[in-house]
Amino acid sequence: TNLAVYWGQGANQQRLSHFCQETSLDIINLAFINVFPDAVSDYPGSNFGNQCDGTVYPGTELLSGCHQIWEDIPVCKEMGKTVLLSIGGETAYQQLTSDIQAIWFADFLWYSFGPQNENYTDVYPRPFQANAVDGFDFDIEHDGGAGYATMINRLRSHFDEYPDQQFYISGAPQCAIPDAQLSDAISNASFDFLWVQWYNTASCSASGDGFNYDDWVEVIRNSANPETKLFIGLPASEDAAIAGFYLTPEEVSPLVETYMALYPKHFGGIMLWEATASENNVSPDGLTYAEEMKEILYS
Ligand SMILES: CNC(=O)NC(=N)Nc1ccccc1
Repeated sequence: TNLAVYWGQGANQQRLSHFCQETSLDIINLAFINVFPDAVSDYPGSNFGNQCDGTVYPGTELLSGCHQIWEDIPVCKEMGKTVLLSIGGETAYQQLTSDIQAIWFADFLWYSFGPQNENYTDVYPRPFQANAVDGFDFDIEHDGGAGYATMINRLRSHFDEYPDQQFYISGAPQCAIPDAQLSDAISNASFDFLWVQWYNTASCSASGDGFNYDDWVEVIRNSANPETKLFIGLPASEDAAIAGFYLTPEEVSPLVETYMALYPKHFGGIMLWEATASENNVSPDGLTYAEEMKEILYS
């Protein structure tokens, strides 16, 4: 089973290579492409916190100077990490208003952040230069709906052009079912991983008594991809979520053991929000929260 973390929005965060050298982490979601293209041929925008050099492609909000990221992705690949580019986030200016826009957005992401294709280098920018991400994550926190299935299916049609390479689609729905933003996409497009945000929603969070992992397994069984791996999403420290939703490693352990045993086929692992919060949350025995989670997954 795998440990996934979000990286890119942490306070005074360390560069990507620091986290890619951590053996506890398997999947790293680069957060975020937080501005959606308004129309066809428009560029999306990005934000990676304290990283990058502040320059953007002229007339856009797409960062063009993310040297730490383009320098560090090779380290992540050498260390066997899966690196996904996350779309959305809390403060995203995001809305898919039409299928044509969804298809444009998918094409833009693929040709700009996917495998470099010399036929397109003069048309699309390469914000991470020659580096290719391993797929795309959808952290859609508002204005969701039908366009996302179109966008994901378009991305998958591009994945099919590289049959000998593995690319992934993941999503971070809220725990209340049906998720307002992604339920349509989950029904009509194939996700490889769903890391449910089992925090910030009192009725179903892992810290309360409404934890609904079983119900989410049912959602997956009835979805476009019954093989989707279901991850338990958790805050990596007290202050990484709204108060009251943090679980100590001692509280996480029985939860993971129960559901890993109940649903061995579906249980994918744990997702943490987010990398820097984990780094700053060191247990009495000197382990970061991510390392504590990895121990639980392998206990
Ligand atoms: C996968 N995305 C998130 O987990 N976003 C997230 N946790 N945003 C946030 C919400 C409330 C307080 C702090 C962060």
